[in-house]
Amino acid sequence: MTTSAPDRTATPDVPTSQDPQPAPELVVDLKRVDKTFGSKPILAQVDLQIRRGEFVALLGASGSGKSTLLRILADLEPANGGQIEVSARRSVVFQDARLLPFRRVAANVRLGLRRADLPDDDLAALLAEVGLDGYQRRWPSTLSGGEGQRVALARALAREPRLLLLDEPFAALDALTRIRMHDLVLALWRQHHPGVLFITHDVDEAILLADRVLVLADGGFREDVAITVPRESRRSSWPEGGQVRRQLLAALGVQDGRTDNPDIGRQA
Ligand SMILES: Nc1ncnc2c1ncn2[C@@H]1O[C@H](COP(=O)(O)OP(=O)(O)OP(=O)(O)O)[C@@H](O)[C@H]1O
Repeated sequence: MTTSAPDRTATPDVPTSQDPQPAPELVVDLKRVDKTFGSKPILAQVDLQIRRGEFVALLGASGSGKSTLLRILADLEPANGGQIEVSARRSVVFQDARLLPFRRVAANVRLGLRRADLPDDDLAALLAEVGLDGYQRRWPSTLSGGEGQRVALARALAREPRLLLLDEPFAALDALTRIRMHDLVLALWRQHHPGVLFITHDVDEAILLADRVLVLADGGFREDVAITVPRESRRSSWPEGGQVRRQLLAALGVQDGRTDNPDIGRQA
């Protein structure tokens, strides 16, 4: 008697990797959102959807409203109009780690949580995951800038967010530390799979990290570029890479590497 491999086509109720998967849930759904400060319009009729597991980078000149948009998503700032649906499970990391100086690392990671929500073993595993194995009892004043941002990432992830909001989290770090943090944020994203909105001034950082890059200008998205090239191919030049970069720089108002705005178009 001969045996043969099971014929998958004969069992259509068994899911295969070829079956279409339902789209992941929306963690951000903005429709026609307006924001003004006094009489100054910042956001005008903004629509934005982010799905769980999607990594979206947001570029824009200084003052274009990136942080304002993030603060609306974080419920730190009210909008003036429009429809806002955002996952309640969300965390924010800012440019500075914003750690409480009189609390040790463990307490900073647990901030706002009960101890039972993050038992000691899970806390230790999370710190190891961000590269801070054994840092539980360290004081914030003894941490380097990069270590402080690692604690901030651990604190954000301790809430098991479906949406992770990152407001220029690496802007204050030196170039080498930033490269390490890029690898870390991608590893954490792959492991925990939240939707991410990552604000940066740096076109190359956006291209390196994101599935989609948005450019905010004049109150709306001037560009929305999907980047489908695998991330491991993006560090060196790839066929359409130069074109994507030029397209984003043009949307930022930079032509031929020249700009009036010193904050944009920096190399990673
Ligand atoms: N609370 C506030 N009251 C008045 N104006 C504000 C307030 N917050 C922000 N603004 C203004 O809104 C505009 C957008 O600010 P926002 O911080 O969102 O810009 P940004 O794109 O994040 O800039 P940057 O890249 O420099 O951080 C700026 O002109 C800023 O001065």
